Amino acid sequence: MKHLAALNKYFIQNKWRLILGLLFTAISIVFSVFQPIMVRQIFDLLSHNLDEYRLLENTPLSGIFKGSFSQILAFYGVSILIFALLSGFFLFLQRQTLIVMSRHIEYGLKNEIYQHYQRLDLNFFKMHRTGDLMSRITEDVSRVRMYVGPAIMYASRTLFLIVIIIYLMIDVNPLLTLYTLSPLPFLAITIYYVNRIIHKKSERIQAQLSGITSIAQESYSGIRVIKSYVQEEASTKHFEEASEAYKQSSISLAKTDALFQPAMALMIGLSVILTIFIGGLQVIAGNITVGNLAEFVIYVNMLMFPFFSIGMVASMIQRAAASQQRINEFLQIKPDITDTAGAKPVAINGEVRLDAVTFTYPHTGITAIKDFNLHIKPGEKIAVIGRTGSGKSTLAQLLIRMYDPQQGKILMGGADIRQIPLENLRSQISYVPQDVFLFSDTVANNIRFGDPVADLAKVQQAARQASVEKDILGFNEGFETAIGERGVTLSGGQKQRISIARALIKNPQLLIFDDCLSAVDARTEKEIIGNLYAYLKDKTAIIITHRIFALFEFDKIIVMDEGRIAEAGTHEELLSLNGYYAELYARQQSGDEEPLTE
Ligand SMILES: Nc1ncnc2c1ncn2[C@@H]1O[C@H](COP(=O)(O)OP(=O)(O)OP(=O)(O)O)[C@@H](O)[C@H]1O
Repeated sequence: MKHLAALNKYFIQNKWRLILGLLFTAISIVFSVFQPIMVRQIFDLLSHNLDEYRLLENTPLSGIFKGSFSQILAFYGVSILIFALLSGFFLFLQRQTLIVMSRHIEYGLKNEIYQHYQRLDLNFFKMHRTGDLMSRITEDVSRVRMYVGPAIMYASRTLFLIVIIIYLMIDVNPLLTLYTLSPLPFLAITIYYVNRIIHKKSERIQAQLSGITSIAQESYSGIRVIKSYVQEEASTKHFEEASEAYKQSSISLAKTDALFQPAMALMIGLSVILTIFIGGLQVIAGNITVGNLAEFVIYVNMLMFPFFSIGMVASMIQRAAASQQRINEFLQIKPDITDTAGAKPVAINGEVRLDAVTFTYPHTGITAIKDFNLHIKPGEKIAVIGRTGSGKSTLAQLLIRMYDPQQGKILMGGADIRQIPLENLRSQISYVPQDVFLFSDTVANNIRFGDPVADLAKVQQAARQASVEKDILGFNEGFETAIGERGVTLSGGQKQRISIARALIKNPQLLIFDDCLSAVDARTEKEIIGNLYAYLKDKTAIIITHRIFALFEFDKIIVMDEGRIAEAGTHEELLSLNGYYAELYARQQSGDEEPLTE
């Protein structure tokens, strides 16, 4: 329950809805209890006056008696109807306030979680599965909503009804009240347990359903592999097995559901029988009137749903508390990479300095960068090469402060990057990642991601500089072509170049390209580099690559090995060293690039 306290701030934000909702609930209930009271009065009126009526039968007075009786009955009928309408109206207002409040809280909570996800470090995303992140923002929030809306609505209704009705019942006859109410707690407990069973079964069905969906999804995506390996039958069998398990669970849930309603009816029936039996005896004994008995029967029926909802509300709250606990777990994680106190914006001029930087990935303990020193002057073009796993991408990640080094420091424009506000730092660096990601949007908007206010001319220019304009113009709708999820309609090289265009449109002083030309052919590569050369003229560029760009005049080439600089210098200097670089160059010249991807 303590986990749900995190939601109190939302209740405070929505206090007027909550207060009004509770008020409407109370008013609606007050109107609803007039019905049994009036029924009692009708019954008593009839039973008291029926003997007199029989005496007057066949006399001229009988007509007058009948007429006034009918008028009284009509009056009660209309009154009951009016009270029912009033009660219904306030019930409507109750839902309009409490359920609307729950939707506002759901909206607020979803946004809070989403914003928090946005602030968290890469590490967090590496350590948690996407499915888990998704389910906390969707399913868990839905369960929490059941607490802040329906559970509060039912609980308040139940509380008001039980208090008012039990008060009225005790006022008539305490003993009969005790007998009548005795089966109801069992009803509440039964509902609680049955609800839990139903919930567990539904959860299993839900999990099986998502299993079936992913089997189907995977087989559609991998249909070529399935067909070429003639595995259609095995794939169908796999699906059938999952479907069969789902069917069995669904049938089992249907059985429990089917038992639920009759069991409820039985409990209600028992209470009514008990009321009539004990109440009948009380009427004979002269302790209560026939009207009281009729009133009691209605009270018992009115109490059924509240008692039924006690069990329901209890399990709703239990589930919401478990979900909120899961949500709180994430909300309480603090990002490690944040703005430090006193951080001041700095104009990044392209100068980068790494001073004895050592970095170890926290959750794997792999030291990817070791005692690393480097000085890049404004406007320099640096190539970083090295074997897979030598730490090249990690170096790029450190520069944009996705991680902070454990030792040493990184300076830009003379300031330690930990002393620069994150937004200020990242907005002045363009980073093209190794694994391209394009959003499900148009080509133009994907490029515009680097500069949201850029006009079409600017977008076209960036595309031209990234040598992808011709490809884009070849699409049916040009720059307005929609890209599917993860850019499925584009080739790997096209995606890479759109991603480069996105970086260029930002027009920063410092650009980092992380092996982002791997999917283009040699001719396109040549063209891109030619275009980039002009674009990068006064800018600082760090190009991480597997290949040596003979065309590009790098100011410095850094060869990395196990997180350290193994060799550094210009193309000529490195060749004369006759080390790793020279060997790599020789291999590339002969067309054999294998050693690089060992
Ligand atoms: N997110 C991460 N968490 C933990 N360890 C990582 C992570 N990313 C990389 N590593 C490890 O750090 C080391 C350096 O990896 P990095 O990706 O920087 O190499 P790289 O030179 O860029 O390789 P490639 O050329 O294949 O991209 C490797 O041993 C790798 O396993």
